[in-house]
Parts: sequence; structure tokens; C-alpha cells
Amino acid sequence: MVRTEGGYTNLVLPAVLAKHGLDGRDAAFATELAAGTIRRQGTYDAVLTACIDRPLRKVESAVLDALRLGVHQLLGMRVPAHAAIDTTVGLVRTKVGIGAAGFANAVLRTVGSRDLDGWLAEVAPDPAEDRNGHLAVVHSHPRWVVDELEIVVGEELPDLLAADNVPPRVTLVARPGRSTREELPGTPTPYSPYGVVLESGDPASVPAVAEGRAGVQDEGSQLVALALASARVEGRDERWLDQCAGPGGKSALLAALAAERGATLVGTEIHHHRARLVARATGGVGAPGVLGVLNADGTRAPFADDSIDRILLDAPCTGLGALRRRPESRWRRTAEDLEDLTLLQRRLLEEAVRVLRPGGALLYATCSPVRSETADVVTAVVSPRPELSLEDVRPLLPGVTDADGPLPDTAQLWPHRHGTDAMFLALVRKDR
Ligand SMILES: C[S@@+](CC[C@H](N)C(=O)[O-])C[C@H]1O[C@@H](n2cnc3c(N)ncnc32)[C@H](O)[C@@H]1O
Repeated sequence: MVRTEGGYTNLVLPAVLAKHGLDGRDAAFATELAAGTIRRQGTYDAVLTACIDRPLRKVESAVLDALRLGVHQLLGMRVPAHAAIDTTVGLVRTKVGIGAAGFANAVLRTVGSRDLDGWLAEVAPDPAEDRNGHLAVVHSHPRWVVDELEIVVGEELPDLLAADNVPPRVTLVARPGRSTREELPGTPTPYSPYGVVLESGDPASVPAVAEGRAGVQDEGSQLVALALASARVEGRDERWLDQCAGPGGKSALLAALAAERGATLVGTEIHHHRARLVARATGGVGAPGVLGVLNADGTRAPFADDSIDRILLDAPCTGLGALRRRPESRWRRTAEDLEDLTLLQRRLLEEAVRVLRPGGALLYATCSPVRSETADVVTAVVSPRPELSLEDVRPLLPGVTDADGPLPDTAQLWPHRHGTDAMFLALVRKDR
């Protein structure tokens, strides 16, 4: 369903597990099998290419999927070889046929003849000749992604790529005024005063989460919302906008903070189903701190010039800073996506600037560290206009060190340094 129907692993899996009545260790095994196989697909395809005498695109897709699952069990999980091979071959026999099963058996026996390091030594390019090509295979990232990340992270590239392959533990946020982090199970997050790291268990079974008083939210996303809320605003501080709000995690935190200060938030979101998710996450119109959720295009925001006191523009982006939690996304994005996205990001930022009240605060954020989506967008919009400037956003991230962004006064969080998604933040001011 993830490969053929464009589904998301984290959404598809719970439904599949529930359908088959899997829980506990069985559910954990199935989750690792599916998510790990998708995450490691780049490495496994390099191994399979070495074991099959025709291009992988010529292998029937159902067989290829099964082979990848088999390779993950052989090289990435501690499943005994005979069990990994028998179950995979059985699967191919049932779903495809006896001939394909023989083929799968032969391929997996070859794969099982070495361990992962043995295969990497054979199939990954020599790092002395092609460092990024080597890293792409070893850490299972598309080559263009490795090249983009190298531009911004430099020598820390291997650490970042390795961190992208470690599924993060679930982080919860206690929405202020509605719950406290003391009532949430888990360990306090190092930076966000509202977060806990859930050690185990299903977040949906936590009462505050089930009741919408708390939510699941990466610490980096919490920090983005908190940075906007703590930015200095001159004069009135009543009208807050989340310009690209879906699915609503940051809106929910911002609305809770707004309610504590007598302000209200409007969320705009272009996709109807995602606007509904924002309404659900925030409690919708009438909930504390919520003025409304609009199914609207943020490039044509339905607000007057100079009318909003605080704006979050958490822009649609490649998501290449959140690869830890979305195993499939690295294989879906292409370098061509960047051009369309950066155009959209610029238009959204121009529009945010139009509706921002002079003296107010505008935070531009992305869950991508890619330069064209971060520094280049901000520079393109801010530099030509003398009334706009960047203000140092780093003091709005208390306790966070080593977070200098690609432009002066901007910030960049990193999975391998901060244990968060790679969020970029820039605080934009307008003088008149
Ligand atoms: C990075 S996500 C926002 C995540 C959100 N802030 C949260 O924390 O839950 C970007 C969102 O922008 C929406 N979007 C894309 N183009 C848009 C547009 N022109 N106007 C408004 N929203 C847009 C996408 O549908 C997506 O839901």
C-alpha cells in the first residue's frame, strides 16, 4: 500500500496491524519489518542488483517487494537465515507462483552468504573515489539527497545520514493550560518545557492524548511554535495566524499559548482534509485560543494588509529534515520537486509579509535543511525590501546550542545534534 497506493507507513501500519489483530512483540516485529525495509531500500536494492542478472526494474514488483523484506530480515534483523528465506519464499509462492518462488529462493540464498558489512564492502562505491556515492548506498539515501545535505552539514554528513535511519522515539507535548507534562508518561525533553519522550506504549492510550489535551509532536516542532510565541511583539498581540496549518500540531500548541494570553489563532490550510485535521487538533472554532480554521490558499490569504500580530509560516517543503519518522519520503521526493516548492515557499512568504503588522513577528520554518528551501527563500524575499529584516531567532530557543543556521540570525536544528527533526527557523520583521 505504501509503494503502490502512495500511503504513508506510519498511517498504513496501525490499520494493517489492527486488521490482523497483531499487538505486542508481533506488532513490533511487523513494524520493523515494514518500516525498516522501506527505509533501507537503497542499500538492499544495491545488494539485490549484485545478486540478480537483470535490472531490478525488470523484476515483477510483488517479487521485488518480497525480496526486499527477505533481505531486511537477513541483513538488518536478527532473523535466522532459514526462517527468513522459508517465509519469504513461501510468501512469493502463495502470492505470485512456484517459478517466482524458485527465483526468490536462489536470490536470497546468495544474499544470505554474507553479512551486511560484507555486502557493503562489495556493492558500495569506493569512498576514496566517490564519497557521496558510498554514503548513499551505506546509509540508504538517494544520491541527490546526500549531495543536498552535504552542502549544509559538511563534515557531519555521515552522522546526519546515520541519524536519519534511527526511528525516533515518540515525543508528546502537553498543551499549556490543558494538561501538564507531569501528567504525561515519559522523560522530559531537553529543550521544550512542554515535551516528554514516551519510553514505550501506544500514545493513543495516554488519557491526555486521547482527550486532545496533549498530542504527539516532535520536539523540534514544539520549539518552532514556542519560538514564535516568545518573539517580541510591539503593541497589540491578539491576532495570530498559522498560514500552512495542516495537520495542526503547531496550531494546537499555538492556540493553547494564545488562549493563555487572550489572543486567538486562525489556521489556513489549502487541502480540505488537512484543514479538518487542524480543526480536530485545535478543537475548532470556539475552542480556547481558536478563532477559526479556514480551508484557504495561503498565497492569497483572506486578511487585510498589516493586520496580523504573529504569523507562523511552516512552509510545505521536501521534508528532508524529517526522514527519521517518514521512511518512504526519501524515495518519493525528486530533485525536480525543489523548483516548484521553492517558488511556492517564496509566494507564501511574500503573502505572510503583506499581512504582517509592522511591529509583529513572522516566523518562517521548514522541516527541511536544504539551502534552496531555507536561506535562499528568505534571502530572495527579505533582501530586496528595506522594510524587512531578520532578527536573531536563536535566543528564542533557550538551552539549544550549536544551532546556527545557514544565514546570520537564523537557526537550524539537527537530528544528529539535537535529537529533533532538522527544522530551519528565520524570524522576519517588518518596519512599516
Ligand atoms: C509543513 S506542513 C505544516 C505542518 C503544520 N504546521 C503542523 O505542525 O502540523 C505544510 C502544510 O501546508 C499546506 N499547504 C501547501 N500549500 C499551501 C497553500 N498554498 N496554502 C496553505 N497551505 C498550504 C500543506 O497541505 C501542508 O499541510
